[in-house]
Amino acid sequence: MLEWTMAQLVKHPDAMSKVYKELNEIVGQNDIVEESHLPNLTYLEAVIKETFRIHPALPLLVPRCPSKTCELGGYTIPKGTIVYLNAYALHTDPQLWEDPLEFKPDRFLSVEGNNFQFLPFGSGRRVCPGQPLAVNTLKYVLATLLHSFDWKLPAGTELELEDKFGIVIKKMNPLVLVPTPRLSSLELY
Ligand code: HEM
Repeated sequence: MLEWTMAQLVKHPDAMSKVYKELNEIVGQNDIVEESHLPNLTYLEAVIKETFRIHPALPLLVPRCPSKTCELGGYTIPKGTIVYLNAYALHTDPQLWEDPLEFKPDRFLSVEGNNFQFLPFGSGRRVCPGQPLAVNTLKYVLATLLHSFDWKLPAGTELELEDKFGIVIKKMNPLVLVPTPRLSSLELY
């Protein structure tokens, strides 16, 4: 997820500038990122959610298997059926999202509460118990990498966002970026 988020930010310089502006305001270039800053990094959180929307790590979640025959959305699902829930299809459904294939983190600045069109960690009894740990770790590492360095593609290379098929969807080719220090003093590193 770290790689996808960095790739999307490099591809969308407007979003990258907004992240830097927020980090300058909340953390400042004379300080390092601390856990206490994380709740105030709302734009970075929107960037992370938008990345989870377009690149859900487990696009088919974990299969379900009803213990009793049940009715859902007008369909009968017999007991024992293996049911896959396609989170990627939900995340990119044009009836649920405006410009679903475009990377627009601002859309998450106004979404609140539970919302079943966005399920990167699943839902219900089998929801991912690691969600708070995963999101906070991702936010902390991203905030630190971005706050400490400017990131650019190596000269002469181009960004691509091709993915590799699997249970967990990863980038086909590793992302290679060049960091340049941006903090006020080398002692902060
Ligand atoms: C970016 C990081 C992560 C993503 C995107 C992710 C996503 C998911 C998803 C989609 C499911 C299936 C939920 C469902 O079908 O409703 C799941 C299940 C699970 N996840 Fe995560 N997860 C992440 C990190 C973690 C971490 C850090 C832990 C543990 C520390 C963890 C532990 C688990 C466990 C134990 C389950 C199975 C829950 C069950 O079946 O009852 N995950 N995760």
